[in-house]
Amino acid sequence: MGLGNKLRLNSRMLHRRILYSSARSFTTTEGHRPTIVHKRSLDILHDPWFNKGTAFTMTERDRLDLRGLLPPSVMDSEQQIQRFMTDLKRLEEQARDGPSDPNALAKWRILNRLHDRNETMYYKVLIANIEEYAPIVYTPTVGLVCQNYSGLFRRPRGMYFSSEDRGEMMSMVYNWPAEQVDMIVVTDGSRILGLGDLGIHGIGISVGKLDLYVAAAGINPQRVLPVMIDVGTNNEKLLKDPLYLGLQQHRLENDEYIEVIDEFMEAVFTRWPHVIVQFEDFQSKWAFKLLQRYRSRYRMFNDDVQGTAGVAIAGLLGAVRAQGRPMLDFPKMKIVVAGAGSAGIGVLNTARKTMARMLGNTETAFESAQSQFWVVDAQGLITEGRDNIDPEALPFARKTKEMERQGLKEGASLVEVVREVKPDVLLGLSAVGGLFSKEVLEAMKGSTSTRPAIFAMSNPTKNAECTAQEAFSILGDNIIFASGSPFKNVDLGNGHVGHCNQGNNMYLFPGIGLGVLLSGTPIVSDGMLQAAAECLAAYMSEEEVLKGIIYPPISRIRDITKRIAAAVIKEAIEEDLVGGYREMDARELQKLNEEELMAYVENNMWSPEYPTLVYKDD
Ligand SMILES: NC(=O)C1=CN([C@@H]2O[C@H](COP(=O)(O)OP(=O)(O)OC[C@H]3O[C@@H](n4cnc5c(N)ncnc54)[C@H](O)[C@@H]3O)[C@@H](O)[C@H]2O)C=CC1
Ligand SMILES: CC(=O)C(=O)O
Ligand SMILES: [Mg+2]
Repeated sequence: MGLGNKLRLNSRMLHRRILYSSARSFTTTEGHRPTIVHKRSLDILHDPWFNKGTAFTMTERDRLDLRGLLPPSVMDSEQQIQRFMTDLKRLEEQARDGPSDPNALAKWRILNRLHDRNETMYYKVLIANIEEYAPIVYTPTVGLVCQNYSGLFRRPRGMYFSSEDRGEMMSMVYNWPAEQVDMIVVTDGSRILGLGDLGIHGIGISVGKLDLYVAAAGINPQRVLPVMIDVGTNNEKLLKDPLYLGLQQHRLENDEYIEVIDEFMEAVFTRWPHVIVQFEDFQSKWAFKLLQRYRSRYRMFNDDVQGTAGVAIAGLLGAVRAQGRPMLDFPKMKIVVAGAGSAGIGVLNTARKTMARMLGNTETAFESAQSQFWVVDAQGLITEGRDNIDPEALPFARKTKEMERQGLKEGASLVEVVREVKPDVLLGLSAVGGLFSKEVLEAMKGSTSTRPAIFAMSNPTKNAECTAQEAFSILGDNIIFASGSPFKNVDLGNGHVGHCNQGNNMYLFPGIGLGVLLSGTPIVSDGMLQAAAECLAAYMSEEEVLKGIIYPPISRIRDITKRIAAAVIKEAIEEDLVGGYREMDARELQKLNEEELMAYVENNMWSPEYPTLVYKDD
């Protein structure tokens, strides 16, 4: 086509567009005649001409299949602009105020915009630069994102089920455009990282975790679904904020709460019977109950309770090996745990089980294992002398008499416990930044271990029990250090470097999810979680652990995830729970040898490559 023709065509198109847009503005300013649209659901939200975002009224949301695709609160356009402007003005403050990378939030915005525009390119960038960008799309920056979510919210991602949707969930789940969903990460926003109740803003954590599912486990991004269940919030600041996007009511409690979660589970498993649901960042009081309620009925697991436990066990076994001792010496380790919530108790239960198994799995083995732990929570050392002890913590409450002999009593402080116990390991899952104070770390100098270990596992960075710099500068380089959010290695001078490990459940949950998906198991068993943890523990070479490197660098996350998935499938085969996946039926799967199994996993991992597209009329 000649240049003249092209220009004429372009000017005709422009003319048509002007006509069309003036027709639109005429109808909208008139206010009575509706604008006819030929699209619904996400298509309308992604169309800048028709999208109103949070301003869609509830009747419009129902008419246009939008229910659940937006946060439940309806805003008028004034409020929308106010929210946008507040956020825009805050950018400068955040740039000074953010986590260790002052530009973290700006980087998140740029990545998020790319995510909205072009998923293939987004995941290509993320996978190729995972070390640099995991701290942006995941902890610590995702914490900051959740804290500012109402301001950052542009385009919805995922689904919102709220207590206002009771009775509607079974139908609204069909508003999600994907025919198949493999992985859901759901939160109720009640305990986001160590940041507490963030209400609807918690959806950011579901999005961040699923980013890792795609990047690390190769789950197809068209088959993931981030979910926020909005049952209200007890965060007073959000309850008073006129720009908050969630329900402005206190959290539902008791049966009312369970009924909402039940309805959600029934709805998603009815539409996608093979989906896997990862529960994320539910406050402890619900985390355990919901896990018990659903784990034998649905393909689900709780990442904070079960994923964290596996990662901690792998790290603890690494810490034993780092002393030049065999893993079987694990039951001799004295471990002080600060924090008895969903994560702390999850770790304690699994660590006790692992020790007991190593000791022969008898009743005495269990008792002996139990005596290796001292648990300190917000009220201090937990002993049997405590009133109203949390039933989950009860098995770890120390005997009063025994503690007296050790010079400790109910409620003893962390520093007192560390001084008296002289533990091999000090592990924090307390969400209290700086809990491992100078005094506590000084007390760790008395550890009877040849190489004490400090696990400051709380997230995000500002909630870490101590920084790497603090641990190494007080205790020297002969320690093992791991933290939930990443720290840079510490230069200790004289060529000595303190190695920082990232002890985060991101090393396990993607592999667990992928293994469960590809095995077709109907449940996630303890054996599968154990197999995943053992696989992670065995991943590091002797040479690496002796250097204090107990977790792989995140650049190897796709490889470790593949191996963990294979270990989970193997365990599913052993437990006779495989159901197969797509054209691989259960019998075929059972016949695969080690190498074939690994190839099967690898071949089913999605990679970000552009497919060839062909247009076909309906
Ligand atoms: N690194 C990782 O992979 C993971 C880290 N976490 C982190 O663990 C932290 C806790 O999570 P949850 O157990 O679900 O929270 P939670 O709120 O249920 O539990 C916190 C526990 O810490 C205790 N605590 C509070 N103040 C304390 C103090 N001064 N001294 C000792 N204990 C104290 C509380 O009594 C409670 O037992 C969060 O920061 C979260 O980000 C959670 C899951 C995975
Ligand atoms: C890592 C994680 O799951 C948490 O901090 O809650
Ligand atoms: Mg979590």
